[in-house]
Amino acid sequence: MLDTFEILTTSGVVLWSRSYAPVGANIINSLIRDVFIEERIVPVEDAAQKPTYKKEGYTLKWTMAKDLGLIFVAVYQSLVHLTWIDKLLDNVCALFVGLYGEQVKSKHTTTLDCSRFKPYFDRQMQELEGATPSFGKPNVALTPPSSSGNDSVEDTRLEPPAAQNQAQKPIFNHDTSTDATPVPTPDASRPSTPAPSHLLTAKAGPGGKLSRRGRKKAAAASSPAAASSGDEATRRKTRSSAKKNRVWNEFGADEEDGSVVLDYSTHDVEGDLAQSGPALEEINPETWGKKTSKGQFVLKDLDDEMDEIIAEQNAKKQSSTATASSGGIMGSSIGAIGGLFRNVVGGKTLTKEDLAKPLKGMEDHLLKKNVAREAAVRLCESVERDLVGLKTGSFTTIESTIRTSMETALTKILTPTSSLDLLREISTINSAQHRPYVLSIVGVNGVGKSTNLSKIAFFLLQNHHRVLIAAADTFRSGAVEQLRVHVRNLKELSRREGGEVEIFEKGYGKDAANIAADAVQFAQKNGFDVVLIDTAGRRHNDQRLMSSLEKFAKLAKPDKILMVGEALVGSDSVAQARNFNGSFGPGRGLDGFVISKCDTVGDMVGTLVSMVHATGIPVVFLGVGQHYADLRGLNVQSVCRLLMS
Ligand SMILES: Nc1nc2c(ncn2[C@@H]2O[C@H](COP(=O)(O)OP(=O)(O)OP(=O)(O)O)[C@@H](O)[C@H]2O)c(=O)[nH]1
Repeated sequence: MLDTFEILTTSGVVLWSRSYAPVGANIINSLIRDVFIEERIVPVEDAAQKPTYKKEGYTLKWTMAKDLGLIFVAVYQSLVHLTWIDKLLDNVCALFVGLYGEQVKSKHTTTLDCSRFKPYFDRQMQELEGATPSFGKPNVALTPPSSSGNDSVEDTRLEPPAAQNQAQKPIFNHDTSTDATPVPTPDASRPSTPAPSHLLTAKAGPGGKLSRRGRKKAAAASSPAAASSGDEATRRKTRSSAKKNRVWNEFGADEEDGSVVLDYSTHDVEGDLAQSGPALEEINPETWGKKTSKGQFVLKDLDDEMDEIIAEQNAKKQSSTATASSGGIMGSSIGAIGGLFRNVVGGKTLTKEDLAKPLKGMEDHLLKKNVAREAAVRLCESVERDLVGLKTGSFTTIESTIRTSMETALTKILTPTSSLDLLREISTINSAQHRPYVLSIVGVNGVGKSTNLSKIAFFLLQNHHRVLIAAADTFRSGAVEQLRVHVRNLKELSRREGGEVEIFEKGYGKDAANIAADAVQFAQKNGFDVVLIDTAGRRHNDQRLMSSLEKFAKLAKPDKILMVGEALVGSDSVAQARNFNGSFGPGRGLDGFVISKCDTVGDMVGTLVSMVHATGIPVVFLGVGQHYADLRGLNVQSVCRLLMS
């Protein structure tokens, strides 16, 4: 398991970092001093291996983009043997240079904003770590095993906060001259826990004043979501600077006294919010939806916006492909299909043999778009079934015949068989059954459940609903406070809309199913229209945690259970979708998916095809960013267009 990854300049400025376990600041500082500043240690030049430096039980490997003066450093415990680190260094270097190389060249690095790099990095980690057997997880080994012996990444979350803190190490101290003051750290097993956030504060999206790109930039600057992931520019520090006693960590705490926002249940998150400066600027509803003639606010879909996203992503792909030394994730697939069919003429009856090669090409194309192999193979099989024996028109190329057939197959899979009109369902339940509509969100850890639940709440508030948000993540320290902050933001943002939002919370450690049921009762008594239930993240293959969902479904009786899945997730999406779908007991499955982080994948939107293909469950919403207004409906045609581009 990787402990830390840092990207820094040769002059010692940390441009970006990702931390999975606390590593003393002196570790990387020693590397910089010994190798780059004082040159006391001269690394062996070996083309086959990255240079290695060892310090206090850690192994540090690095690579450089010499022309840009960048150093990429990976740190892990020497006890473990990570065969993929060299590849990670190469790929991350290629990606970073591809994405930010020009800016590094032209700008002063202190103003470089690389807050969007995290998903690219995570994707590499996912692919490389996932593809390699892990020989030990040092930070996991530090935590007490669970009674069930399940994966201890989950187990740490179940420990009482005090026990967690004891098991953890001192945090970073990037002061080069003094030792770190040992203070408790965030849950090391959960690297991307977001800080309680005004994250979706739409400082960046108000009144439609800023473009999408502008909104994102502004968000990166102000969003604690970015701050939470260890990659925020505001936490850049100069390693070789003379600043004293600056303690920082992946959560962005960089106070002189080293105090860290860790357990939001004891920290005054709301106080922080109040101090965090001027409140939220309004979001222009036209940026994300429109009013119908009946006065309903309906969400936009991705149609036009997707073009913008694709153009942006493709530009990046091209630039990173140009610099990539080893085919990373960004290899462009645009135009890949076209070349496959040149030799095949129209006006003939198609045979299996004619189709074999182009369909293999189509399958590869879908895989590149992030469609899981299982789904890609099945889709190609169905196209083959449709086309064998078919006579192509004289002016119809086989390319367009296959494309049309694939588009039809994709459209068939993605088109929901029942209505997804949430607003209508709510109004039916409210008026016919005189009770609140209950919607709950489930999913693995960190996929964006709370964020997207809040976006849904914001959407409902635009429709003047009275919304109760139930904090049923009773595991993760900070989860309740995070929702509280969302509710506060939502109140602020929607105060003119006429809706109402409140939180129902009962703290930590209690049974989530009971809390959810109590929330529904409370909502009924108090005239709320909708209850949105946030649940704890759980690994889909953790039997123990998954089994509690059955009780949850029984007690809370949600009208709709939506699973949030990340667009980034790749082949694991199928297992996630199947396992969640099968965990609510007999006769009860998922009702839909929210595919989050679509903004980070460009045209590689295959995950949603994989999930729908595996389960037959429709996609209800797409998450397209970290703002409350970054929620969209699915447009099947535009998704097909993206997949076939
Ligand atoms: N770019 C992008 N980021 C998103 C999106 N949705 C959520 N996020 C980010 O993903 C991170 C995790 O979001 P959360 O909502 O806290 O995830 P969660 O699933 O509730 O996390 P747990 O409760 O720990 O399981 C945060 O940094 C969010 O800002 C999205 O659509 N696009």
